[in-house]
Formats: sequence, structure tokens, C-alpha cells
Amino acid sequence: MIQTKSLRFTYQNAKKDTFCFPDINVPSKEDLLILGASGVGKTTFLHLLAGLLPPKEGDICIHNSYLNRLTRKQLDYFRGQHIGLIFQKTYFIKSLTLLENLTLRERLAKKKSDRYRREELIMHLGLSNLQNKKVYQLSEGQQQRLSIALGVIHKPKVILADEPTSNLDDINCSMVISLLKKEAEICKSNLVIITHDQRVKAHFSNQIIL
Ligand SMILES: Nc1ncnc2c1ncn2[C@@H]1O[C@H](COP(=O)(O)OP(=O)(O)OP(=O)(O)O)[C@@H](O)[C@H]1O
Repeated sequence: MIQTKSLRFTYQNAKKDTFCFPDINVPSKEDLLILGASGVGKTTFLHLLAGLLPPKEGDICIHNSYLNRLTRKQLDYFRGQHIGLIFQKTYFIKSLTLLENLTLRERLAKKKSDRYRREELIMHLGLSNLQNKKVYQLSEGQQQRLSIALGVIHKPKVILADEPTSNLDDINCSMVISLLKKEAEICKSNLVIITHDQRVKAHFSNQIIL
């Protein structure tokens, strides 16, 4: 469950006015697509939901925890445990294998190593025959699927994806959306996607425009 109320944010030293974001209320296991023109503040909003930026005013409540009331340390812990972030560009450790990157992500989330979960995820994402390859040996599309795996390996309560399809052709765009939806279903998570990719609209009934 994700709820925000009267959320406002200003970048330090920025010329732009304060961002005022609409209130959202996403019940457990539901999805939300956030659309909007370039520069309107989509990534900023996503970073607020992830606890990466502190709001100037307002509340962000995720599964009964108010992010704006947590200390920095509590917030880092909460994010590691409960938030799955999928960025447009993911920073892997390219000299490690796909499997080693996943194991490392589990450790950083302070989750128990779960071999079954790793194998399940690798299989769902069609990466089984690549698990021992170094990341630099993977194609762009394979790296994109690994970035989804890294975002959801720890079964987060909320999956936040920033423009996950913008560089993809139509076939890969549909595949990435259905993989994200499937993982959200398995993890019983909320899936929130921000995009200006109009192709994604058809896949989500719950949408807002910033
Ligand atoms: N760290 C920062 N400091 C100051 N201003 C910033 C910072 N990050 C973003 N901005 C500004 O805030 C505005 C919103 O940026 P944001 O990245 O949230 O937009 P967006 O809707 O995600 O855009 P796009 O679709 O192009 O990725 C932009 O005008 C941007 O220049």
C-alpha cells in the first residue's frame, strides 16, 4: 500500500519552483502508471517514494511506515528491505557474474541467501543459461532483464521502475512490462512505473498524469 499526502519538494539551489505532487493511494498489490512530459518531475516523485529524496512537506506512507518520519539509518534499512528500484540505467558490477551480482544484492538487502528464489527469478527472466557469464558479456536486453532481477530479488513490498522501456523496441517493451507485472504478482508488491513511453499506457488501468 502506498499513500502520499500534500507532497512538496524543492531541489536545493534550484531555480525551479517547488514541486507539488498529487496525492496517490495505491492499495496492496495494485499497480500505478505515472505519465508526464519530460522535466515535469516524474523521477523526482519516484525518488521521493523510494526515500532517496526527503520531502519538503507532506507524508509518504508505505505499508504503514511513514518514510518522512524515519531517521536516515532507518530509511536506508527500510529501502534495502522493502523497496525494489529499477532504473533506466543500472550500475552492475560488470566484472562479477550475473549470479554473483544477484547474491551481492541479497546481502546488501540483509536478506538470507535464498537459492530457490535466485533460481526461480533467473528462470522467469530467461537468464538460466547466462548465470555464470560476467555482466560485460551480456547484451543490452539481457542486462535490462538482470536489472529487473536485481530490483526484485529481495521480494520488495514496492517495485519502482523509472522508464524501464524507453530504449526498447515494441517486442522487448511488451516483454519487460509483462515480466515486471509477473514479478509484482509473485512478490505481492505494488508496481509503480514512471514513463513518457505511450506504448506502456495500454498495459495499466490505474494511471495518473503529472
Ligand atoms: N539534482 C537536481 N538539482 C536541481 N534540479 C534538478 C535536479 N534533478 C532534477 N532537477 C530538475 O527538476 C526537474 C524535474 O526533473 P525530473 O528528472 O524529475 O523530471 P522527469 O519528469 O523525470 O523528466 P524526464 O522524463 O526527462 O526524465 C527538471 O527541470 C530538472 O532539471
